[in-house]
Amino acid sequence: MVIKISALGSIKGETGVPFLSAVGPRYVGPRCVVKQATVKRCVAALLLVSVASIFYYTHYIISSPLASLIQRDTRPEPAIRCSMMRGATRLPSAPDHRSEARLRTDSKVLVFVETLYSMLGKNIAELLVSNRIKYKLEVAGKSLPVLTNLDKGRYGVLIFENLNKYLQMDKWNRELLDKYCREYSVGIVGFAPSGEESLVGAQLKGFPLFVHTNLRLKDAQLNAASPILRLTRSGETAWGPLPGGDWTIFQANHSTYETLAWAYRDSLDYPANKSPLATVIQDHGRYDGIQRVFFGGGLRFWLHNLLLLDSLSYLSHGQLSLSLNRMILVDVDDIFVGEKGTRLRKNDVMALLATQQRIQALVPGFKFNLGFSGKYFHHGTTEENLGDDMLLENVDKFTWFSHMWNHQQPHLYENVTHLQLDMVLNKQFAKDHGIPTGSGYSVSPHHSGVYPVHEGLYEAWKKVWNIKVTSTEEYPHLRPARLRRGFIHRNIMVLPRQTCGLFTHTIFIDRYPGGRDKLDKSIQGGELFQTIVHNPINIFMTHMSNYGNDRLALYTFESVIKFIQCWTNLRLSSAPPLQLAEKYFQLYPEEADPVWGNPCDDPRHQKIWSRNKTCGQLPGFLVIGPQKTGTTALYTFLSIHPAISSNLPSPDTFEEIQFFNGKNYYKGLDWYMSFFPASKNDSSPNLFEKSATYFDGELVPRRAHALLPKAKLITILLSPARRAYSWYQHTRVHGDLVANNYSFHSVITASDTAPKPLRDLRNRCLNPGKYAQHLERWLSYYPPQQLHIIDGEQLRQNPVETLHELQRFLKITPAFNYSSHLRYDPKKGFFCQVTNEDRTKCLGKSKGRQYPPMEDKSYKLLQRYYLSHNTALVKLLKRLGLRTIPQWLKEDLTDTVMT
Ligand SMILES: Nc1ncnc2c1ncn2[C@@H]1O[C@H](COP(=O)(O)OS(=O)(=O)O)[C@@H](OP(=O)(O)O)[C@H]1O
Repeated sequence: MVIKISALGSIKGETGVPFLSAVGPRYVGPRCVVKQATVKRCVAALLLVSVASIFYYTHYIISSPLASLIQRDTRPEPAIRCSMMRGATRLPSAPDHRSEARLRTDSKVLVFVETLYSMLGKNIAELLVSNRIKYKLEVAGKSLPVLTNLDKGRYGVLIFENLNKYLQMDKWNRELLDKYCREYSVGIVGFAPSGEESLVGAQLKGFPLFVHTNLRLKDAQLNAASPILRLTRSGETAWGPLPGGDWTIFQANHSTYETLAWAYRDSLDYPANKSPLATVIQDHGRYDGIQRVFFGGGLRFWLHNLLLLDSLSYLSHGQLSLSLNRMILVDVDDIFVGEKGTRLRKNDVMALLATQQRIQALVPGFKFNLGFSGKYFHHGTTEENLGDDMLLENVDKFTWFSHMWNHQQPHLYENVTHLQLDMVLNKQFAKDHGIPTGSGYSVSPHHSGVYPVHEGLYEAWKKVWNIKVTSTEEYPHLRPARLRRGFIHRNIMVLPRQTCGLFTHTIFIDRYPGGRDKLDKSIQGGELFQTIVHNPINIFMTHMSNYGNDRLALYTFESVIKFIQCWTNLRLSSAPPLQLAEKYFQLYPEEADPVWGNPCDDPRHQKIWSRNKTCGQLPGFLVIGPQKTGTTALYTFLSIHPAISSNLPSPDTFEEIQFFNGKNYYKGLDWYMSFFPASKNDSSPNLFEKSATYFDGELVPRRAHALLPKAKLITILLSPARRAYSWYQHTRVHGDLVANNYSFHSVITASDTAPKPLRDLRNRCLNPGKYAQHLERWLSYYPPQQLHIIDGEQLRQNPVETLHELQRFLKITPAFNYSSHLRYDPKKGFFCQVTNEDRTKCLGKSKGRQYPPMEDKSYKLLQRYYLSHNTALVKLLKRLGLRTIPQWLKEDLTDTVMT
């Protein structure tokens, strides 16, 4: 039965019988006629019915199952204004910008900005980040940064946010910069700022080039002959006004210039002015030996983003050329989950198949990837259930992935067996309905359990589904989208998902947030289009509801793919998730290693984190070492404190967890937190852990900061020479064969041609003592106020004072009086803990060992070895405001000077 909406807003079937009467407000019209009431009363009653019907329609019908029965004529059709779609051909391949010159510079861009906060500078930086192009920001007008490194240029292209800053540079710097550009064949990009309107062209200082500013323009086009165009495809017109009324155009008076893009005057005053005006112009370098590209507008115009990427590629001689391959996967999540009225009917499934076929012609290998929660199969209206059936009839036309059986969030399962049982139900559903189960891909409802990691999910996925790939928008955070990254955990590859602007509730085009214009802008050069331009691998998440009703997802993806084809030379393709993941980590191998952030720093993450976990289970301060400086004594003395608690011991490494360095990091956050007693509070400033190997671990400061940015850090320093000797003795006692075969002196003097095990031992022995170098690394992540340095000699000789100072740094009140809890034990030769029975309880025999003193020649040699490091340490300590330089440091340095 076709349902029509009557002029008054009530709904009638084909028979003309009011459809609403059974369920809507009482229909009183006919009674009015029967009773022969006055015309006035009749009109009033009819009016009332009409109003009630309109109200009912707008408030109930649209969101009811009936909505799906109503023919909507608002459904958008993909229509891109593109000559190529009308038969114009695509160039077979884009030019290769690579030349030998690219080898003379690093693949990095130097961006001169007006200020660190200026808008265009920010846009440029964002574009570079989105494309993972390395860059350095420099405020123009200050002295130039170092441009070369040995015989290589540090930057492949220079960008001036404001061209005038380049033109008005002081003579000395300008000459230096131009010389660098000529010597290393480095090109310059400059953005002309908007200024006063100048109808008579103003000459660009020093160049045979003139500008007009503050113009309104329309209908942009590209020069098909330009050698710069690589990513960008020419031959089309971006119809309509260009954004902003402050465009600059260029007029050249020399053969060195070639127009890259032009547009037309958009002004009622100039109706007949049809001459193209150059908006982006290339300087081939025939005038002064430097290649440049000048932009007459900022990055507000979408096409300029592409032209800037192409300019970087061209001017860097291919060093900054991006791959032209783009892979696209569209996940259709919850294919059987949805309210009645939002689900797919047969027609929708047919449209899905038809669109898929059309997209396949443009994107080889493309198949919609359907995610299912079996429990909700056949939960729609009769027509929608037929839609479900039709999906299954075409099961092999799509790829499939498993969701949770009941769409439950995995982080809510504390018991992994229950989680597995739910997954088994979904798997059984798949088998019963002929849905393939071997894709190795799954997506978790609301990203739950993927990141922040819920170990149970990874375990259950592996066991039940043999999952190898998943995707999320949450790592490291939802926003900004350009910073989303991938990682690998427990051999499951987690890919970043991209944003497409469609959500579960975007069902009708007229209700699209911001209106249809906004969606079309996103498709036609805006966010969605740029996302595909910037990301070699795109996984978009959509929902079943986006494919019913107005079928917005079909419209969106077909349109954006056509727009990409129209305006770029990108080669689109698709592949199953496992292949995408392998490709992703081939492209970005450095991302494989995760960096665990703190779920409490992000309210979204907290929402999808198990309620059994709290940030109170993370330490407030870390004792970071280095080894053999007295860290165990400090750990033990801190543990006496009634207000301070440490981690639980590890079965392998005793009091140390050693999480941030080495393999334990890959065990994940749940593993780390299992060492800390659960606390109801959200922060435990007096909870700590000490792992002496943290100090010199290359990756440790970055990892520690990502998880514990507010943590305080405590380090103990003593003579690096004596520390190295203590470490050597410790290693011998632990049965290290090399240490037992070689004397200390042989170890520290081992040359680079010595056997590898000996070299390794030498490095492990000596490297931690390069204190300044390691501390600088920590300080590149943590502010100095969070770092407390303990003099190891003071800890040994006067631990009471050391601990009182430490309590002040940690702001622990009331302070605990250590003087009655620590006492010097002459037999041990160290301070020890005082027991309740007034005896001393000292550290075990492995701390404060007896061994012969270090040979003088070794000490002298180490003093020389550490001279530069110790000198740097003095400087660093002074910079940090330390009033007294430790005695051992003075001695290490003085003795060296005397020898
Ligand atoms: N109170 C007290 N008791 C015992 N030992 C003390 C104490 N204070 C400092 N020290 C010094 O600590 C050195 C061991 O350092 P660590 O605990 O950091 O070693 S480890 O890295 O954890 O193995 C240890 O080194 P060795 O003397 O070489 O054994 C001691 O010199």
